[in-house]
Amino acid sequence: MSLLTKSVDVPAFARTQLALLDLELQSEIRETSGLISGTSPASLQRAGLAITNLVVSSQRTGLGGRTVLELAPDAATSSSSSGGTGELPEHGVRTGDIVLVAEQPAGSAKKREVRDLERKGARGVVIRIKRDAVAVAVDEDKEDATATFGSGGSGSSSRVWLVKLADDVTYRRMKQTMERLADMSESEYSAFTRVLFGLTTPSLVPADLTRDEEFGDGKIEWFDPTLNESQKDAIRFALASKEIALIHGPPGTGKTHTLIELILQMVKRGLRVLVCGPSNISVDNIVERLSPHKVPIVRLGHPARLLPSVLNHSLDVLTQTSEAGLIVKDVRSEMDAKQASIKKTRNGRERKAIYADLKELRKEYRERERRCVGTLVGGSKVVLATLHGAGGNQLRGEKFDVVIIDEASQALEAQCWVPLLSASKAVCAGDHLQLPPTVKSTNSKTKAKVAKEGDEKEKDGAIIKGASLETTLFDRLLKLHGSSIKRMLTTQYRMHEKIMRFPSDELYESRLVAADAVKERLLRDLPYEVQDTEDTSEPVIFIDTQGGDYPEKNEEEEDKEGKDGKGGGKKGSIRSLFGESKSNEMEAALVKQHVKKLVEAGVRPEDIAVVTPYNAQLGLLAPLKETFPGIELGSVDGFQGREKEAVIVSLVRSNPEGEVGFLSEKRRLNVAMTRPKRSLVVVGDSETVRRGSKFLNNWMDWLENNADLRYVDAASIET
Ligand SMILES: Nc1ncnc2c1ncn2[C@@H]1O[C@H](COP(=O)(O)OP(=O)(O)OP(=O)(O)O)[C@@H](O)[C@H]1O
Repeated sequence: MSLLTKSVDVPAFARTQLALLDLELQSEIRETSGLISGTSPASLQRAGLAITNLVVSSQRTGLGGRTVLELAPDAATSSSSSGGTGELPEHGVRTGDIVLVAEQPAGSAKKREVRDLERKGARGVVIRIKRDAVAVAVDEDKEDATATFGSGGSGSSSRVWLVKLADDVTYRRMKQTMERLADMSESEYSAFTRVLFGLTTPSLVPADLTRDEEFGDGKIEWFDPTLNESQKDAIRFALASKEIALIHGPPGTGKTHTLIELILQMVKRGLRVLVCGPSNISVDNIVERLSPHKVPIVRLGHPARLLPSVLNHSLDVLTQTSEAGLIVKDVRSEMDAKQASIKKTRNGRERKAIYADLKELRKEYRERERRCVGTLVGGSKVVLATLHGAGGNQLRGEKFDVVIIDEASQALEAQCWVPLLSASKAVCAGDHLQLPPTVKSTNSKTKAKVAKEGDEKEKDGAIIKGASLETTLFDRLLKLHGSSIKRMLTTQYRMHEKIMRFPSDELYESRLVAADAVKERLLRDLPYEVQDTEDTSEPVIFIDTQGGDYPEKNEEEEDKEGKDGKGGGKKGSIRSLFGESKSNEMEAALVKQHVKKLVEAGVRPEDIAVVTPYNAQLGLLAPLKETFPGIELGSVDGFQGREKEAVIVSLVRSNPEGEVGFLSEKRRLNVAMTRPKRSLVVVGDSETVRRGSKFLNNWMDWLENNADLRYVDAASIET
């Protein structure tokens, strides 16, 4: 086989990834520790990042033998913080968050070092939130720290607080993986690895795979015969490819639908499959859709982070309920009894002895659990985990025939290598024309640092200059091997034909086709009573604010002007932690007016979303939630993967310089304009926006020629 000219120097690749990951982790830690050490617990609580004035009300053994702390408001202070109701104050802590529980520092604004806090406190995952309590499953190596908090029953409870932390598990797994890759000698590379780095070309797949009956090992019988031709073609291609297949799924084209069929076809052929995605929700989505097919599946991952509907496939739960799990259970009861006895004693020596016993029991528990896990995982044809979850102990030594990665274009490449390093074939699904994973270390300072390191190290080939974490595996493979390793899904089941037209022509080679069921759907055809108005009978509306009369505002300026009223200063300091943002009052007013008209015509608020790239604009729009409960407001980035009947996009930028910032990223615009099913409304200043890029210029031209154009009648707008 010929050696490709574009081949990648694997150790240099791995070392570059390590350097970039290091910077990324530093940025993330700087952000969190800057917040924790520089902001008072009370302000952190206001920002939704902490809950203060708690006590440990109980301690027990939860799933997986982990210690669970139940935290409740301290009765002594709850009268002031929650009106004496015993309820938790408002907070933004969610189930699945990684948090630190630590003794609350005396004094409100004392300087705290995160490392200090971590040493004294206990890290864990939030597993349940109620109005009056929050439960945290403590990390295994931190269980001893919980002894210092005391417990409600002993009368010696101290006041604790809980604060959100950066999630560094993902980084640790990525680093381990890249270190392994960097240290491998070329002779250790598998054929698969050689293809993925361009040292070998992928094996040829027969060009004509269109006839089911002539397919490989026999006729394909489809579990879902209603799959469209592009989906079937992608599945045949993925089954036939030897090393790598990319499934390119533009918005609404049934990517996950296709993967479900592919998994079933693989299982039918006796293959063992590991299915991964970058987020828990991406994996759970697949578990939910696979589970009616009665294939034996195991979902790895902390139960607190899984959807309730997939829990009965969770490894932790299976270890409790399956036959293999029964022998683990009695150790658990013994542990619970010990935990309970701690409350009954105040004698320090006795307590110490109980903790020592618990430690032994925990060891026993883990040993039994390990054996049980081995049996369960080993016996499963389909194992599902997040990409970094695939790097855990449970999969050590396990072999799979294929690794399938969903949303591969939203994962860091290093993250994909966690399961891939031991793979011999992979199928990656994604859309490289939507947003890549969020990377924090892309500001100019860190970029300069990487460039400098690059200068020093590139001379000896130690590092690849110009590399970026934003280049995903999906991007890189397409560039390396071209579109012969990819199949694209082309029928979309979301958007009205007109909503789809511009993104299809501009980004997807005009290949998208709207399915019959959706191509003419309008708001007025919703399955409930909606009036036929000019707003409910048009799929694409453009409200153009050109003319320069409604300029954008800078968040910082707004704060200086004291627009926030009382407490503006405090809000400003928290806001500035999230960086500079832009807003546009006139656009916000136009959005409100349009929402009002839609709701008056009968469209339900829960069928409407407003998306914008700027957080400050979301702030201006927030009152909409009170007027129209159920409406969704979101950032474009946060709305990726979602859809709504009606979507209003506020572009915000309006300035004489023609600066468009965030909007210049066409993948962001693509996400914004492909969320709606029946109605896309764009609010923006075409004069400013068209100057941002060729893509934006084309879009503005397209909207002017094809959308229902509306110009602003300033007199009719209430700002
Ligand atoms: N062959 C098909 N026939 C009819 N409907 C389909 C078909 N394939 C997919 N769909 C429908 O299209 C919608 C989108 O499918 P799915 O959730 O799999 O999309 P996705 O591509 O994973 O999502 P996204 O576009 O957000 O990435 C679903 O409602 C699904 O039922």
